[in-house]
Amino acid sequence: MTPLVSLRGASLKFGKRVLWEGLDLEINPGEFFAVLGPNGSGKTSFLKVLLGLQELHSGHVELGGRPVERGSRQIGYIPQQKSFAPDTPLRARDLVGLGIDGHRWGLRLSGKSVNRRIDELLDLVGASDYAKVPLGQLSGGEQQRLRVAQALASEPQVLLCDEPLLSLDLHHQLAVSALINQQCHERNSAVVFVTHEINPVIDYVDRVLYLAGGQFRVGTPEEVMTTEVLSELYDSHVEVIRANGRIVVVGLPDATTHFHDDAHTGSAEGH
Ligand SMILES: Nc1ncnc2c1ncn2[C@@H]1O[C@H](COP(=O)(O)OP(=O)(O)OP(=O)(O)O)[C@@H](O)[C@H]1O
Repeated sequence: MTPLVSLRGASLKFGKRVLWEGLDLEINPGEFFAVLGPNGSGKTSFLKVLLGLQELHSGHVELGGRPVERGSRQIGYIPQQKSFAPDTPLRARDLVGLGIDGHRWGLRLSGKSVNRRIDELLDLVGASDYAKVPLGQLSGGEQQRLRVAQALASEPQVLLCDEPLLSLDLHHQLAVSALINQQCHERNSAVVFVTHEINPVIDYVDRVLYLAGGQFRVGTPEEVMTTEVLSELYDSHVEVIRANGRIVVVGLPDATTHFHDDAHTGSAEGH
């Protein structure tokens, strides 16, 4: 199987600050890949590398067997939530429509098929009721559901999601995670899902990249989300408890980001 995402010997540093070093990783079609870690550990930076917006300090990154490039049509992207300005006049359905034909230099594809697809996507994220409302008048969660619909519109081969469940209520968290999982397993996309909280997607996740303190671990949730592995990553005793199919991490250090001046390279497991 040709991987959709491939990193070899990848490192990212800002000045003396090491986010990760020596990362070798392949993400395959149909894989739901979660990126976890505390604030400032480099989760968003990891997505930026895949989007071609952040150069690696060293190593190589490829998407679909080719060097990454900005604006790739292979990629769907749900950015970390920022609200639209209150006076944004674009309507909900226009935003979703941009995901379908927005790449055609402003020439909208007319026709029933586009409208049908927009209606279908709005329905999938439960946004049909506010299809014609200007974006600026919608709540944070309502706007977020539209970003999900927009990113899914082009049925991307690689779907990059930066905390897509933030500000969604439980019902919509479940609906949106199921939708992203559908894109992954039914359409065979690779999903890279950045999150602070693995539980809402625990049933879907195939593998995890856990970033902390300039180190990382890669593997299945069973391999990575353990007392031993997380205690080592945080350089402090952390207890991982499993109950009713959920994972609870107890005793995370107060300072969410640790600096390891002598940062060791994390070992890649689970390949
Ligand atoms: N262009 C840049 N120049 C210098 N430092 C940067 C740059 N981009 C990111 N950083 C730093 O790298 C670290 C990782 O940032 P990033 O946004 O990737 O973290 P994150 O894991 O997504 O955090 P959060 O959970 O808070 O969203 C941060 O400390 C950030 O300040």
